Amino acid sequence: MADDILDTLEAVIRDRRSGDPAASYVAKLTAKGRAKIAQKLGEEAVEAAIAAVQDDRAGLTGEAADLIFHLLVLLADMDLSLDDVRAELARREGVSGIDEKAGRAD
Ligand SMILES: N=c1c2ncn([C@@H]3O[C@H](COP(=O)(O)OP(=O)(O)OP(=O)(O)O)[C@@H](O)[C@H]3O)c2ncn1[C@@H]1O[C@H](COP(=O)(O)O)[C@@H](O)[C@H]1O
Repeated sequence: MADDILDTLEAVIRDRRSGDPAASYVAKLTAKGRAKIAQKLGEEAVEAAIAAVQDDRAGLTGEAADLIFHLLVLLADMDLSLDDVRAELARREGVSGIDEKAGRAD
């Protein structure tokens, strides 16, 4: 879906990974290595959690954007995509549906 912002951002991130670190944050972060990308993801997750606990809706919106952005950078570094995540979520939905039909609670 070309007009989905997440798909657009994912494509831009993949394009920038091998770019000039002086001109691109994605290229700069990627050059620092996977551990640094993962560290940034963890930091953004903590900041999002803090915003939520503080009932800061605007803050959480911004931190959620940072979190999703850094998750996309990490997924790209692992050669994974949003479609891989979508497939996993769809698989779980299917599994959940089977459980519901069997009368089991999640
Ligand atoms: N969506 C984002 C985005 N969200 C957050 N960030 C950056 O993430 C960083 C997080 O802030 P921090 O203060 O925690 O980190 P920092 O101090 O800059 O970096 P460190 O020294 O801590 O590693 C900031 O530099 C933000 O600019 C983003 N940087 C880029 N994008 C998009 O990614 C695409 C490619 O960007 P470039 O790679 O810069 O061309 C473009 O579409 C951009 O809009």
